[in-house]
Amino acid sequence: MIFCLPELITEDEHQALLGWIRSTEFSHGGRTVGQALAQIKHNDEITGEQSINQPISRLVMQALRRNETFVSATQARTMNTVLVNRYGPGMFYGAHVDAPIIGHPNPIRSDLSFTLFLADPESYDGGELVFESGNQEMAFKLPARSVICYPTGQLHWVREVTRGERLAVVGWVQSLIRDPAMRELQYDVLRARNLVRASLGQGEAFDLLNKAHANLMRRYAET
Ligand SMILES: O=C(O)CCC(=O)C(=O)O
Ligand SMILES: [Fe+2]
Repeated sequence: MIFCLPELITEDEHQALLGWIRSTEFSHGGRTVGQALAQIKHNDEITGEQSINQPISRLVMQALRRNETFVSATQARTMNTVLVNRYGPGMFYGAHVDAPIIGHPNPIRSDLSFTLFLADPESYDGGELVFESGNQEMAFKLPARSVICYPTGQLHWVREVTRGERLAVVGWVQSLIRDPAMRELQYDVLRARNLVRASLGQGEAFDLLNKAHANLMRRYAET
């Protein structure tokens, strides 16, 4: 399941991120991946080695944690690393899947990946984040301040930027529920439970769905 979080961060938070990012040197993105991916990864990054990464990570993770859709759809257990990335004209990131284990000294299993778009989509051409879906491609270019979140095992790429500059924060989530299908099932049950509560109140139907959700979590969550 791929889902979007419109306007995840506020205007003020957006400005704070841009301020920190503008004051920081980027390095070549090929440094943070193995040799094979370095061949197809053409971007610039601010990585966890840089001290400014800490307030950036904190702001983004707090914003994700306060978003109800993110919390229920991901069942996030741990987040550890974010990267800021920048693609100018001629830059792109070819088709790949992200590493299964990410971050040190405290590695996590990457169950979900996210991109927080920071640049106005009108200000650059290209730069869509694209997914393979059956024999189709699904391309996303979200407004600034919005997030797309997707299962990390999904093949994806960033199309070449041909004008302007694409700026984003990317990161990874370890979920309490490893299996994407089970994660989606619990999210559906949780949404059904909440819809029932909104329309019928906390009666018998709510109690049953609440019990089903709790027992799905008990069965499938790994803490
Ligand atoms: O910038 C993006 O939207 C995704 C970048 C990416 O795929 C990665 O850093 O692994
Ligand atoms: Fe990626």
